Amino acid sequence: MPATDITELSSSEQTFLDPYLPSPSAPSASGKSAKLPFVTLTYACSLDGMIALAPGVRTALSGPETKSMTHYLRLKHDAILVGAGTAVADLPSLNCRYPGAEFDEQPQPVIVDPRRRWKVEGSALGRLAEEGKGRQPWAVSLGGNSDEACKRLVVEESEGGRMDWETVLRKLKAEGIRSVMVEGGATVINALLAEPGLVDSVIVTIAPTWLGQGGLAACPAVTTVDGRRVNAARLADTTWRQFGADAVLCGRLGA
Ligand SMILES: NC(=O)C1=CN([C@@H]2O[C@H](COP(=O)(O)OP(=O)(O)OC[C@H]3O[C@@H](n4cnc5c(N)ncnc54)[C@H](O)[C@@H]3O)[C@@H](O)[C@H]2O)C=CC1
Ligand SMILES: Nc1nc(O)c(N)c(N[C@@H]2O[C@H](COP(=O)(O)O)[C@@H](O)[C@H]2O)n1
Repeated sequence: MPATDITELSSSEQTFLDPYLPSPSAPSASGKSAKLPFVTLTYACSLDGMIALAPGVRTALSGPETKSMTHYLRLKHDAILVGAGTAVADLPSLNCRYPGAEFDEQPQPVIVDPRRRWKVEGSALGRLAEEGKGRQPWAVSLGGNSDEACKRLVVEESEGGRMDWETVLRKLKAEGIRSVMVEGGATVINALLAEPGLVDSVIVTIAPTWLGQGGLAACPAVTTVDGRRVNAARLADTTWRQFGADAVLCGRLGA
């Protein structure tokens, strides 16, 4: 891989992150089936909880140190998953540019794209795969199309025309994916924050900036118990560390 602005993490930064990453010693979400991959939910947000200036606007929040952290995380997972909204808006690379990363260590890019909104043709993902700098992407869709230059994992439609997250993750595990780094966007993050049984770790970069009103928030849906509103999600087993100007919060979804 060519040189990039991504630098190696220090050993103490790695030690900080490693308990939240897939490994034989890292526990899975309690009661999780062996048919599911280890799932790390990770994203960058502002002090007002926004992940983008507006829907569909690619917004740099991570500083150089947390960007390097993202590539360390990519190195540690079998797959990176984003929603079609992110794939269309951000034109992402979704490869691992960590120093020394070999092709064999590249994560499998996965786009959750029920209605085939995103096209591999003309995408950065497709180009990088052709150049040997990343793997050929997969899409998870409600219907297949064998003519495309993109492998499609087909899942059944569930209520409201959506795909059930457990089904999507089981499908990936059946394809040999043992760990998935979920990077976004808002729709995907907000859905998975409400699925503590599926998510093993959460790693959030908090940038010292406010994006302002009209931004796109990482904010799960309202949750009620017995008709009364309760917190939508909470992290347990938390730990914090500064990476450059940003704070990084690691935890596990739970009580
Ligand atoms: N700051 C950060 O760390 C990140 C920011 N972003 C930002 O997020 C924004 C994109 O967010 P969104 O528009 O919410 O798009 P998204 O990336 O969450 O994708 C939403 C789309 O994915 C599909 N999808 C997701 N879950 C589904 C399900 N359960 N069943 C069926 N289809 C499903 C649907 O097509 C849906 O329209 C962009 O502005 C991007 O820049 C994206 C990733 C990380
Ligand atoms: N960690 C993080 N910090 C930010 O500030 C971001 N905007 C994102 N976005 C995610 O990273 C993807 C871009 O990846 P490439 O550099 O193109 O490989 C983007 O699509 C979001 O998933 N992440």
